[in-house]
Amino acid sequence: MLIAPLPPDEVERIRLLHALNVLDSDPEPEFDRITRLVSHLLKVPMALISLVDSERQWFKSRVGVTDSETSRDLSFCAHAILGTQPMVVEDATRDERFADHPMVTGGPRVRFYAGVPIRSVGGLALGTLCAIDSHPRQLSAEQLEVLQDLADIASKEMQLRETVSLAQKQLSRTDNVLEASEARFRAVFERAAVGVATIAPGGGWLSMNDAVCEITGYSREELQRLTFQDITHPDDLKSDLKALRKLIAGDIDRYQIEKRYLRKGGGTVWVNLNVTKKQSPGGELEYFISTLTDIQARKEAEAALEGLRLELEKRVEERTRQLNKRELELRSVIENANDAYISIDATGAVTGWNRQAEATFGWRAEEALGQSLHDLIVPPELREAHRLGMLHYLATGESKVVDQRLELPALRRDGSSLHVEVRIRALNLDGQRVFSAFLHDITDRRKAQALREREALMDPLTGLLNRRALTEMLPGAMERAGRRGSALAVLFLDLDGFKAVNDTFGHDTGDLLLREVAARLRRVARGSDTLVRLAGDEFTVVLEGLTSDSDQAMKCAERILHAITQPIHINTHTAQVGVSIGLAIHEPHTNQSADVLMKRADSAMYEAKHAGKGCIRLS
Ligand SMILES: Nc1nc2c(ncn2[C@@H]2O[C@H](COP(=O)(O)OP(=O)(O)OP(=O)(O)O)[C@@H](O)[C@H]2O)c(=O)[nH]1
Repeated sequence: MLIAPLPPDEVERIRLLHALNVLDSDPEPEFDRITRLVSHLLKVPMALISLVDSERQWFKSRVGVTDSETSRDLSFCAHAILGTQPMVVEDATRDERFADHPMVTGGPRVRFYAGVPIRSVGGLALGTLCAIDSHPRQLSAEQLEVLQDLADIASKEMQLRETVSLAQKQLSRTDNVLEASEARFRAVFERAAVGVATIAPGGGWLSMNDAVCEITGYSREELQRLTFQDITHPDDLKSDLKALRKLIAGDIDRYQIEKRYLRKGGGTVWVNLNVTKKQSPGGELEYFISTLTDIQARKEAEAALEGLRLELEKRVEERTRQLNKRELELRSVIENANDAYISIDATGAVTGWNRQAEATFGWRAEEALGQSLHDLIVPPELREAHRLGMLHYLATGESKVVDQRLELPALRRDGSSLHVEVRIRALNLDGQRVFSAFLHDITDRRKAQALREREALMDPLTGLLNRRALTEMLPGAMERAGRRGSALAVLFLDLDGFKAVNDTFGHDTGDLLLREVAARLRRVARGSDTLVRLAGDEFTVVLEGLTSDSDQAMKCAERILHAITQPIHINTHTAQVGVSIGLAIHEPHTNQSADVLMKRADSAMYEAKHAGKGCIRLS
């Protein structure tokens, strides 16, 4: 007996056969009708629809056979499914494949076999429709055709099941896909960070994810008993409903608003709401789909920011008001200041010029503003230094004048000069250097001071210099003489008999006499001589630029002696005094102090007194 080999498409064939769910199934009239027809038309006692399983052949329909299946190894059909043509065995005893087959040698003593494959849609041979006889026989062409036709019908029946099974499988696969898709959607819906909800056309909450519950504070069940109108903040409801009406009318596909929900248990929550609608295929509104995002934190931040902005604006406003007020005050202070106020920019152009500046310098503000300060008030000899000083300061930040109290000469519009006391300030305004200064006209003060200084060194009665002046000038004069290599002489004069004038004519006359003595000294003296009234009736004359010997000084002393001893007419009186003169010479390059020189002259004068007065003594 020859066991049929496996067909090349065996695996696929078996998979399909099992998938059809036809093995071990109940008898079906469609197939039974076919086997009955085979038996009847071919006049065979046995007819089968045999399905060749991996280990067996199972009979879907059978006529004249009691067993429902046999081993595949014993299967004639296992051979029949290998070919493309019907397999006809006219006498099994003469066929080497089956001659010793137990079903041939034993019951049911098979002699004749004719099998036509039953094929799937894709051409796989699932089994056969076969006719079996226990007598050898031949099939006419017509009979074979009948068998073929009936096998085709069986194939069609089987293919119908195949199609149904495939459809079912696809359907189930589609169901699976849908289920998976639904599950995915659910998961997304549930876990979405944004709230997602469906809302009935009337506003009732239909379904919603956890996020909606979290945002509103209501549970699912609670929400499902409410409408969105119930929990919308009254102030936001109108705009929401307006947009919703447009959505229903089809004017818009969706809308987005920011609104507040009333949370369960009090309080509100801001959400960003997006609403679309779901329509039936017939165009009827089924429900709305709302997505909502919690923007409470953002709104709070915005509100806080807005509050901050308003506060800031208020403060800036207040500050500006204060600054404006302050500026007005400052302007007024500057404008009405007793001192001239001038400001200039880095180019030296005038940017500020108050009323007192007008009065001090003679230029009106409108004339001065924009002009170069140099041209207006700086004396020509100082302009270059002024310009260079400013450039140096701008380049290095160093200055000898900025922030110092200075006394400077200046010019008026009419060309007259004045002295001003000034403190220059350098400011940085918006990255620009600005110099400002208050200038005080100190011309009068300086004059008064000069007068005071002069007076401090002057003898008020005679107008000659006083002792203090001599003390201050003598060391300088000696030093000068030393430098020039010339000699200097000090003449110490003390009037003789002056007391008697006082006593005789009175003190006032004595004063007048002293003034006359001074006048005579002035007449006799050269321009370079210094005339001093030391005290009472004592005078000193300092002679500079002398040659080393004492002749010149002696001659001068003699001229003085002569001049003073001339009678002096005072009012109606005539008085006469003498003078004793001590002379001391200061030689250049000698190391002698002014004090010593004075003492020498003083001593010489005393010698003259002792010698009888009215004479000159040389130290
Ligand atoms: N009128 C007047 N008299 C003065 C002034 N200062 C000093 N005397 C007087 O000058 C006199 C100076 O005195 P003496 O030097 O002794 O007078 P004298 O008569 O010149 O004496 P001998 O120097 O010794 O010749 C004193 O009587 C002082 O009162 C002054 O400013 N005006």
